[in-house]
Amino acid sequence: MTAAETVPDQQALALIGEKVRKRLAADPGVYPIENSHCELFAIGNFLSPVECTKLCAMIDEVARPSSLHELDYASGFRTSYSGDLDPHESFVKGISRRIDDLLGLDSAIGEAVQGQRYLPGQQFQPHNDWFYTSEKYWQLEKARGGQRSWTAMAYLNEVEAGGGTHFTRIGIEIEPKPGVLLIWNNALPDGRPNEGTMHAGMPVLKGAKYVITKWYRTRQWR
Ligand SMILES: O=C(O)CCC(=O)C(=O)O
Ligand SMILES: [Fe+2]
Repeated sequence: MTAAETVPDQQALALIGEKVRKRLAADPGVYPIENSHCELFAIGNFLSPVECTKLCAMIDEVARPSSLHELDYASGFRTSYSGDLDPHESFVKGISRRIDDLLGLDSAIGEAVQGQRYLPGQQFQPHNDWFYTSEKYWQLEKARGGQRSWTAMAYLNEVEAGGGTHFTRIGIEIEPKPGVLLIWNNALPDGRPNEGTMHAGMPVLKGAKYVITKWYRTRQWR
């Protein structure tokens, strides 16, 4: 942290925010979801139906109970099953690179693409994707690439009922549509963490819900 920074990685978050903002503004395929809380965008048909089906099958292979730093599966906070997709597998690598390219970010700051599956009753309660820098786990994450900047999340299947992504501060719920990629900046333009990004994976009521998520840091992720 430099003297000018009030929060860890603030300057880096502001720079990454600006870089991605410019890139997205120049891309006619990117649809801004207008709101007064955070930078949120959607891209339709980012993944083809064949790609979605293949990713769902891969998730079934790696999915195990999701864990979080402070609140684990047993607490009911994040009851979905999740797992990292093999970053060395060529198909996964291709999807991952397409997300990097869309955002214009260096693949080195991106985490491994994570797959997630929710069955009826499973959910991810309201949370922010950024790390709480006052928590003990931050010391580890700080050395592993620092604060999270942007999130990219794609829906992979049609959910029979439930499973929307609810941005609780904005007051909108995005309905899962296969192939749609959502992206948002977890920071404010000045680089402070944005509370307005609070979101939840609503309980699936019927069927299953599959998503992939890629989080970007501020420095090389390891
Ligand atoms: O499943 C969703 O709609 C949200 C997932 C999410 O918030 C996350 O993976 O960080
Ligand atoms: Fe999230």
